[in-house]
Amino acid sequence: MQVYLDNNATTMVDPQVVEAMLPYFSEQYGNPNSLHKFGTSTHPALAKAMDQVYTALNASDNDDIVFTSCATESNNWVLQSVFIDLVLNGDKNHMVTTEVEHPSILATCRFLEEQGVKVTYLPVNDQGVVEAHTVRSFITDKTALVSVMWASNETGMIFPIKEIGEICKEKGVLFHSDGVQAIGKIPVDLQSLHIDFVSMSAHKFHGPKGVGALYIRDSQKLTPLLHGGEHMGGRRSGTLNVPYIVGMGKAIELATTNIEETAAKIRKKRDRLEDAIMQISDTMIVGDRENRTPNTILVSVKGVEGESMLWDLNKGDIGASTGSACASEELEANTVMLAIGADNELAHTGIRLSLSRFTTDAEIDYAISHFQNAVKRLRSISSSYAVQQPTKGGEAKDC
Ligand SMILES: Cc1ncc(COP(=O)(O)O)c(CN[C@@H](CS)C(=O)O)c1O
Repeated sequence: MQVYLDNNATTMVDPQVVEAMLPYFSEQYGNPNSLHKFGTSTHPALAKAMDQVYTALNASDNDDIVFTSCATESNNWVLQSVFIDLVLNGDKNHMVTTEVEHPSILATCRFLEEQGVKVTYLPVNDQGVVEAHTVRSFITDKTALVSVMWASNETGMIFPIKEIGEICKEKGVLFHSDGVQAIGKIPVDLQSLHIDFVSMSAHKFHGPKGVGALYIRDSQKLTPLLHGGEHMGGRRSGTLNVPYIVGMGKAIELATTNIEETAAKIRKKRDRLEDAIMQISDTMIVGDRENRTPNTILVSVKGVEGESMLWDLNKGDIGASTGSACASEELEANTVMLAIGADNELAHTGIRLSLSRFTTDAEIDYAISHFQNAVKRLRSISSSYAVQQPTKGGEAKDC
């Protein structure tokens, strides 16, 4: 049995999404900017995809949705262009973000610091989330942007976006959220809160890799990151990737239709896996379930290196990760676990398990059994985990 539990890294493209995309590879393959029928015949599909994204996010007609190549591009666009608009060509010089953002935010912030921007990296609490009052205390009259992720890719923990939006509105500061791990997993209603920019990525909700979008409230000014061609109303140049945009529209429609019902089904499977893991001694789950995306578990297994566990799971045809895939090559400690105060040893034991709507009960049963046995195997050879001494009854406790 093969069990894929790394859906926060990327998801399988829903077969219905593949079916929707196919005609735009070799039948209706024209360039949408071409004036002939080969090009204009793609327009209805593009309009439908745009409508599907607006509807899924409850965006207003006054807002803009701009398709990009991925969320990394969307994140770079917001941070670099706010720098151009409000720092280089304005009187601001400060940005606020958190210590646990995705590398596409953190690396861009470090780039902007090299250009002279002051960046505040807010700490997170023991649940791995930043508290809204902390954001308030670091905003000054020089703050150009607040950027806080909607949900953590590592823990699934959901950040107080509504409260932070109200603070940014009160302070007159632009607010961006990296919505990648929220959109398609939990309800997102953009008209119910104050937020200026939201990044998203199709391959997190069963769409294709290589297409994302940026939501821009009230057509807010934002200097383009990519120039030349005036596509997307001059917001982002580059020939539109018609099949992928069609795929993103279909994927977000599928992911957000009856989202509460879907989330409840995923959560039930996730909680069953999590309950079984918590029966194992010396395990720790990061973040309370009630404020977490329904599909994610970040678990620390004392005495078991994360990479060793991944290797053992992989031998059993189970795909998981120690944290974000983009950091998977490094044998670094899990940054979020370090941020919540775990010591370095514990932070090397993190395992991220992330389910999807395609995860079955049989797969969860298999994963539970393999995970329990893997811990026994790995702890028995662990130099840092003393073998449990036999209890009075003579039987060693389950590890
Ligand atoms: C919160 C967040 N923000 C941005 C990205 C990047 O999305 P792209 O469309 O691939 O550029 C990701 C992708 N996180 C994957 C790969 S690093 C993970 O394993 O956690 C993300 O989780």
